[in-house]
Amino acid sequence: MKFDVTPGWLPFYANPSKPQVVLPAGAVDAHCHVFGPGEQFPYAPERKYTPCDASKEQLFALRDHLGFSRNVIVQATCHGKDNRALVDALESSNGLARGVATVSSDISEEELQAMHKAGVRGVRFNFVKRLVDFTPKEELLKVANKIAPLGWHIVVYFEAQDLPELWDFFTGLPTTVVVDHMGRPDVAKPVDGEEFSLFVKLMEEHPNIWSKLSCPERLSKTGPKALDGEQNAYTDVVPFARRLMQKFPDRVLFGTDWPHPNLKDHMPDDGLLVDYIVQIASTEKEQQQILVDNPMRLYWPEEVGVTLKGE
Ligand SMILES: O=C(O)/C=C(\CC(=O)C(=O)O)C(=O)O
Repeated sequence: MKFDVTPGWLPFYANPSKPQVVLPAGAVDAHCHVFGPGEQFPYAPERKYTPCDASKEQLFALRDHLGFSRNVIVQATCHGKDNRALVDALESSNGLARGVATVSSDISEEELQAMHKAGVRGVRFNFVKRLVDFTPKEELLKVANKIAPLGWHIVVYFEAQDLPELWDFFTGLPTTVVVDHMGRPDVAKPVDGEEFSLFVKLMEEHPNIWSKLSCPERLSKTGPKALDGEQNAYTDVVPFARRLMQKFPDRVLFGTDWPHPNLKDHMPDDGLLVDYIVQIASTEKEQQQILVDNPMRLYWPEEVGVTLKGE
């Protein structure tokens, strides 16, 4: 099927620069997507946007160019609950990609097992209203209880103003919970203010809750943008990410979010986005934790001697 991209869609950055930072051996890009190609893997009828295609080949080439070793591919809402593009990418990765799927509560044990075999290790619950229609919490809980025995975790995507309402649901989940993009704080507000303090409290009180320190390009209000060789991009986001890195060094992840769906202002140079990492993980030890040790524990536990619940 032929698809027309959403008007105004920004294509991902062509020919990104080579990062100046050399990533630690085995670094994991723990949040990225594949889109289509639509002709092979059609976008979901219920989607709220139609992206430009972003194939597994392009993702793996970017991985190598940027100096990452592995990817965690996250199901995006434009593919709905049809995980075929994701599973195809995982199966083509020679074990170097693992995935986070989106499933409905009537998924069968066989389907879950097949996804596990392909490399899926989590499901994503999306609460961002511009991206998805509402799903009742009981449905999500059913999914949570089905995937928990596999040792999978739950990735949640929401906006900071919705955390109070979602608090009880998140804290009642039976698995590790990974929050996308630091719970999308408003970075014009103070890092010690009420809004971000609530998120810090969530992680303080619940040791099963992790966070991705990703998407400065989405959260930043004042830049500077990761363009034209900028080595100190998105400085307004740094204090937020730095706070979580320092407080929870063994529960943070980072991902490029390539191909950066729905950005309206600019498309970052992914090489410079990788250079951003040293602003939030300033020591070799922190870089090792956020880029290697933490994602390996969560996504390739068998390689680092961790046993997943249920295995
Ligand atoms: O890619 C991201 O993490 C962010 C997205 C898209 C998304 O999550 C989705 O479509 O599922 C966004 O804020 O538009």
